[in-house]
Amino acid sequence: MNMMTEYWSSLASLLGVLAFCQSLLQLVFPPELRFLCLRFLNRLFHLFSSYCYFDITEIDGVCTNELYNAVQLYLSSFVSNNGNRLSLTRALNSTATTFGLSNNDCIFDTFGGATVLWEHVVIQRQSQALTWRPLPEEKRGFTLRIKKKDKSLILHSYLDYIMEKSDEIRRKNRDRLLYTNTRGGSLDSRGHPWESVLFKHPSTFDTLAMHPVKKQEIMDDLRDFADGQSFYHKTGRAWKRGYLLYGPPGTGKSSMIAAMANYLSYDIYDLELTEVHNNSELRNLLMKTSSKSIIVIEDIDCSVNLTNRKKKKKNKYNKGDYCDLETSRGAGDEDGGNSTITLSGLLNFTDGLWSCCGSERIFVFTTNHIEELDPALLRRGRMDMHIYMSYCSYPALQILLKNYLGYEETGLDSADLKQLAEVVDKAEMTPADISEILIKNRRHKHKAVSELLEAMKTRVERKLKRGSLRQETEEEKRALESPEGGSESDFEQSCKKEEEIEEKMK
Ligand SMILES: Nc1ncnc2c1ncn2[C@@H]1O[C@H](COP(=O)(O)OP(=O)(O)OP(=O)(O)O)[C@@H](O)[C@H]1O
Ligand SMILES: [Mg+2]
Repeated sequence: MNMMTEYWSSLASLLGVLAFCQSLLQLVFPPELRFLCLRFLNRLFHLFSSYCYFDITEIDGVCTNELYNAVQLYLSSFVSNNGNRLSLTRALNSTATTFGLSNNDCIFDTFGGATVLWEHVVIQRQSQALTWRPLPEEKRGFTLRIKKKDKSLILHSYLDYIMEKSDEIRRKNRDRLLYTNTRGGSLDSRGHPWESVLFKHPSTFDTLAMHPVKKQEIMDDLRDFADGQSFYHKTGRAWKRGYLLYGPPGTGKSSMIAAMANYLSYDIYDLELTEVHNNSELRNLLMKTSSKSIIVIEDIDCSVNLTNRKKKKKNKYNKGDYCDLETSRGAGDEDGGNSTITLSGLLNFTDGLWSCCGSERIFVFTTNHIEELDPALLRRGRMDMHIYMSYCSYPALQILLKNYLGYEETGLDSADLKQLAEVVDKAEMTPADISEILIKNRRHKHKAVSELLEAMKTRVERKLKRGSLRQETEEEKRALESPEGGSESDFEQSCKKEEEIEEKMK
């Protein structure tokens, strides 16, 4: 029932009893006195009513009322299922449509066991006097009706809950942002050290090929983290979590980060360590990240010398020149000083006192070589979850076949399936390798599967050959080491042979 109608009809019935008196009042008393009488009757009505009412107007004086916007968004989350007549809106840069309660419509909600009623009240504004800020023609607001007995129990927590929920909806409706630290640590026109672009990565946990059990475990962990404010508070822990993604190139580490961001509706801060000059700059960058975000350092083993803090390190995946930078800036200053970035600076970044400023942040480091990382960086509490992104397994392959070719398990030839299941683990192909074959042949499903099988079998054969060759070499080596061993030149030859094959494999 319309709440305002209910309210006014009750008032009218009360007034009906006094109608005669009122007409007498009109005749006898001046308008001011009549107004006072009406106010008195209104108070009388509220005194005997079992409800209390709260008005949340769109504009509070001259300022926009944040609570009004929050209620509007909050109601939009469930109004689409219940309402018959709804208002629809879509914000700038948004890809989602928002449902809203139509003018003068009502909806019930429950919170903490209490039922409340919301009414969207829209009335025409009377002609405005000249103001410096013209107001909208319509006066909008929400009226919240709560039972008097529930008021003290739920009102504050309910409004806090609405603010929280609306923030979440706003973030979901808005497109994600991908931030990166500006080149050479310079600040942008607003003094920010981060530059941002719209983040529209299509990777989700549905498209990610990995074992479903492992995937579910990660999703649950992320959800627990996002919903864990009170838990972290209760246990005295900073509300942050670290994930280390490691594995060969092309196994989906970057895709996983995008899926995490899309799953939680978090922004991403992609930290390029080679552009950070010293520990205090690193700390400053951290301070300028917002909560509900994922801070990513990709290829952590290549970005900065973390295993041996004094020696310059080189490895075959080295993608940055940080070590040179560090040397030229006076490496060896283990404590960080002012002129370089160190492991302890990075540890403080993820785990020190400063890391708790701002909350609900996830740190993700990726590496191809976990064995090259300093154990201090890997310890639990810093990197809480170590996730191995493996070569494609059979359950992961099924996901790729479904996503790329539209194959459900039943749609594939059972003989092909059996063969795929047999060779997929031995082939050690990355999801990136497999998806390339599937994309290339996506119009010809059978060809895609047969080509994939062929590629896998070839890899297995090569691996077997390589394995047996290695075994031969080792045998020869052993023979060499034994007193009656073979000649040195034979051993050298087999080494060369092995190197040649490895070269071809690359
Ligand atoms: N597990 C996966 N599920 C779905 N697609 C994947 C997966 N792994 C890789 N891919 C595909 O391969 C491409 C490369 O993957 P991605 O960049 O995530 O790999 P990576 O592990 O980050 O590699 P690198 O170590 O070289 O950074 C992606 O575009 C994605 O389409
Ligand atoms: Mg990557």
